[in-house]
Amino acid sequence: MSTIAAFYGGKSILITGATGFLGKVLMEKLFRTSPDLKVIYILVRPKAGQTLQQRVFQILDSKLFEKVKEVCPNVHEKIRAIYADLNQNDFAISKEDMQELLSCTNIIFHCAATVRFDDTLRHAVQLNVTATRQLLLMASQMPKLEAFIHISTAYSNCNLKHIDEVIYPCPVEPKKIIDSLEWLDDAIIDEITPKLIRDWPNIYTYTKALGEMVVQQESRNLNIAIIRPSIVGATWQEPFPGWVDNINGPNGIIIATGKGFLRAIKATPMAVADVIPVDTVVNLMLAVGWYTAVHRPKSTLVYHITSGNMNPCNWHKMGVQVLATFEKIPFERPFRRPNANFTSNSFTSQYWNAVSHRAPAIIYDCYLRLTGRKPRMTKLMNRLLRTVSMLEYFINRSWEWSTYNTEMLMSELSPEDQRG
Ligand SMILES: CCCCCCCCCCCCCCCCCCCCCCCC(=O)SCCNC(=O)CCNC(=O)[C@H](O)C(C)(C)COP(=O)(O)OP(=O)(O)OC[C@H]1O[C@@H](n2cnc3c(N)ncnc32)[C@H](O)[C@@H]1OP(=O)(O)O
Ligand SMILES: NC(=O)C1=CN([C@@H]2O[C@H](COP(=O)(O)OP(=O)(O)OC[C@H]3O[C@@H](n4cnc5c(N)ncnc54)[C@H](OP(=O)(O)O)[C@@H]3O)[C@@H](O)[C@H]2O)C=CC1
Repeated sequence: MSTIAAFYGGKSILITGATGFLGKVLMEKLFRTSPDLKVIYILVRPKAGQTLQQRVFQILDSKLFEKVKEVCPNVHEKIRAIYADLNQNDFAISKEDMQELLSCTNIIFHCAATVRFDDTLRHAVQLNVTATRQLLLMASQMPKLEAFIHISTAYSNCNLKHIDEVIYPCPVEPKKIIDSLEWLDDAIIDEITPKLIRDWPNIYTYTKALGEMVVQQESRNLNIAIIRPSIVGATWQEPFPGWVDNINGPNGIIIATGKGFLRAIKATPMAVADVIPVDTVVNLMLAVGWYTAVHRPKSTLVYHITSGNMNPCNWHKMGVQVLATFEKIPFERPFRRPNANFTSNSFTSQYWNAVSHRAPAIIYDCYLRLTGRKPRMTKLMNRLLRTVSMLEYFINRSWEWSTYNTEMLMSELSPEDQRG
C-alpha cells in the first residue's frame, strides 16, 4: 500500500471548498485510496435551493465517485457535512460542530476561495483573506492538528516574471486592508481598488497574495504548507480521464470554441499554456499533507505545481488540439462550425469581435425575434467576450516558476507514490 495512502488511514480531515472543483477531486481520491480514514469534515453552505445533505448526496452520487462506492461502501458515514458560511466572521458554525472540529481534526486542506476575477474587493478579501485568517485561528486551537495545507495559486505573484517558492510581501499589510474595508463604503472601495491592486491584473490574484501573507503572519506554531497550482484543468488519469465540472479558465473558452461561439481570441500563440490536470494537483496536495505532518519542516514551505517546466505546451498547440478534437467529436447543434484563430493585436481582435462575434449574434437574435422566440445570443456573446477579456492577461504572457520544493518532495516519495 502507498505510504501516503496509509498515512491518511484513521485520520480526521477537514476540507474547505470540498464542493468545488479541486475539493471534490481531493475528497474522491482520499476515499478511494484511504477508505480506512476516520472522517472527512466538509464545510458546506446551502446553495441553489439545495440543503447540505442534498448537496453531499449529489456529489457522492456523481460519476466522479463511482469507484469510491466500490472501495468505500460506507462513504456516507465517513463524510460529515458541517454548515458553514465563510462570509461570516465565525463561519456561522454551531458550537457543537465547532467543538468537534477543534477536538478531532488532524489535517486541514483549505481550498475554499472565490476564484472570480471580477469579484468585489470586499467579498474577495472576506473569502480569500479574512476567512483564511479565521481558519488559522481555529487551527491554532486544534490539539491533534498535524498539518494545515493552504491552496493558493501560481498566479498570486503574476506581476513578477520569475516566481520562486517563497511568500512575497504585499505592498499593503492585509490587516490594514481588512480594517479599512470595515468602514469604507462600496463606492470608495471601487474607486481605490485599481490603485490598491497596482500591477496585479485582478482582485482574485491580489487577494490570493494577501491570503499567503496572512498564512505567514498568523501561522503561530502551526505546521503549514502552501500549494500554488497554475491553471487547473480536467483529470488526466484519475479516477478517469477528462472529468471537469466548471467553465472556469480554459474550460469555458474551449466549450465556446467547440460550440462555434468563439472564432478568435487575442493570445500569444507561443506563450506557455501552463495547464495542470486536477488529479496531478490533488496527488501533490496529499503528498504535501503527508510530508508536512511527518517531516515537520522548520518553516512554511511553498510548492509550485505547474507544467511549464516539466512538460511545456503553448496556446497554439493547445488550440490546434482543441480544434482537431472538435473535428472528431463535434458538439451537437453548434452555433457554427468550430474554427477559431489567435489574433495578435488589439485592433485585429476588436475587428474580429465586431465581425465574427457581435454581428452574427445580433443577426441571430433578429431571427429569434422574427420566429417569436426570446433573443439570447447577444447577451451570451457579451458575457463570453467579457470572460475572454479577463483571461487575456494570462494567455499573452509566460511565467517561470521554480519547483525546487516540489522536486525535493518527489524525491522523498516511494516509487509507488511517485507514480501517484
Ligand atoms: C490555432 C488555433 C487557435 C484556436 C483558439 C481557440 C481555442 C482555445 C483553446 C485554448 C485557449 C484557452 C484560453 C484559456 C485561458 C485560461 C487562462 C486562465 C488563467 C487563470 C489563472 C488563474 C487560475 C486560478 O488560480 S483560479 C481559477 C480561474 N478562475 C477563473 O477562471 C474564473 C474566471 N471566471 C470568472 O471570473 C467569471 O466567470 C467571469 C467574470 C469571467 C464571468 O462572470 P459572469 O458573471 O459573466 O459569468 P458567470 O456568472 O461565471 O456565468 C454566467 C453565465 O455565463 C456563462 N459563462 C461564464 N463564463 C463562461 C465562459 N468562459 N465560457 C462560456 N460561458 C461562460 C455561464 O455558463 C453562465 O451561464 P448561465 O446560464 O447564466 O448560468
Ligand atoms: N481552478 C483553478 O484553475 C485554480 C484554483 N486554484 C485554487 O484552488 C482552490 C479551489 O479552486 P476551485 O475548486 O477551482 O474553485 P471552485 O469555485 O470550484 O470552489 C470554491 C469552493 O469554495 C467554496 N466557497 C466559496 N465561497 C464560500 C462561502 N462563502 N462559504 C463556504 N464555502 C465557500 C465553494 O462552495 P460552494 O460550492 O458553496 O460555492 C467551493 O466549494 C481555490 O483556493 C483557488 O484559488 C488555484 C489555481 C488554479
